[in-house]
Amino acid sequence: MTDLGLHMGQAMGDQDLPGVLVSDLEGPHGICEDHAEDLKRHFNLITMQDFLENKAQLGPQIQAVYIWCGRPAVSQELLHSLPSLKIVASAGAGLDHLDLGLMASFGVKVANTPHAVSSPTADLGMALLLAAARRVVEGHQLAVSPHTENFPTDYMGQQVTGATLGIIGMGSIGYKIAQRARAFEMKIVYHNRKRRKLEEEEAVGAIYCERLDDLLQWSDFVMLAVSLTPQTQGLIRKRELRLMKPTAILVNIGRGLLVDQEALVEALQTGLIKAAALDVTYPEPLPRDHPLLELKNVILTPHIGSATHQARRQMMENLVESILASLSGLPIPNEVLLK
Ligand SMILES: O=CC(=O)O
Repeated sequence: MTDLGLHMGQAMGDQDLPGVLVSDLEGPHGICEDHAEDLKRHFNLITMQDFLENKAQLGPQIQAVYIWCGRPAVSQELLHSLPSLKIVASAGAGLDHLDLGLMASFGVKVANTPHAVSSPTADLGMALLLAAARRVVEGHQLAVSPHTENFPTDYMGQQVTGATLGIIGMGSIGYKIAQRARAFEMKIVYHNRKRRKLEEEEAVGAIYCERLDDLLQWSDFVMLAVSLTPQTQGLIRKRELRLMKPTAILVNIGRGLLVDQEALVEALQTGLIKAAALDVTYPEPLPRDHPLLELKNVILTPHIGSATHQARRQMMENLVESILASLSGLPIPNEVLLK
């Protein structure tokens, strides 16, 4: 935590601390419970429920919104009730839950925590890739089942070593995936809006694919690590799935809406592609009767890319630093530049 942060938190009484709106202090939609004490050293935390019960008094006290796991939502109506708001500080890398144009129109700054999430999310991407390739979940289910025949030959998987990995989205998460994949001796191709510097490509042995179609045709594994924007929504549809190899595995650690889920279900059911491993879907969680839940060639995790104790703590600390800097008129770490 910054010196600035410690100074402000220690020097003021609770009631004088800047008001920060959070969704809740506990429960599934709250902030991490063990972060509340740290946050309270710096801020007067106001929950959404308290705010809604007493908007007139609490609204003007709120100088920052602290978004954790996408909550609270920041609507135009909310912005109108927060006349002193300076910053919306959002945990995570993705910004698809925020209307950045709206924030800009209210003169509100935005910050996120891209650095804290990149390594754990890349780790999870590799975990999903390996698990799907080697059918780890099916293997676990077999190993704990009542069957005594434990070494069936029909649990063969895809070899990772030497296979071609296509990374879509070569930001900090995509690049960290490439670094990890290199240790598995994978051939790496990538597609990105902007080509990376030559030395960065060489450091991980990645080859730039200007055409997404080429990447899809060449890859044994396709990893989606791209942000969700109007341009990337539905990036993988029936046509793109058709271009993939029948042995290919799709891993999505970006956002569910990058993929046309109906087309994916059909591709998995008909053997157009081999398997999928998804940390993200739409909606989240999926309805309990969703066909993705029935398929053996699918591994699902509940959007846990950044869910390590270390990353979550770093995210919280980064948000505190950004909020304190904005309230002091200092340059804001991890500020998202609004157009
Ligand atoms: O989903 C997680 C993130 O946006 O970092």
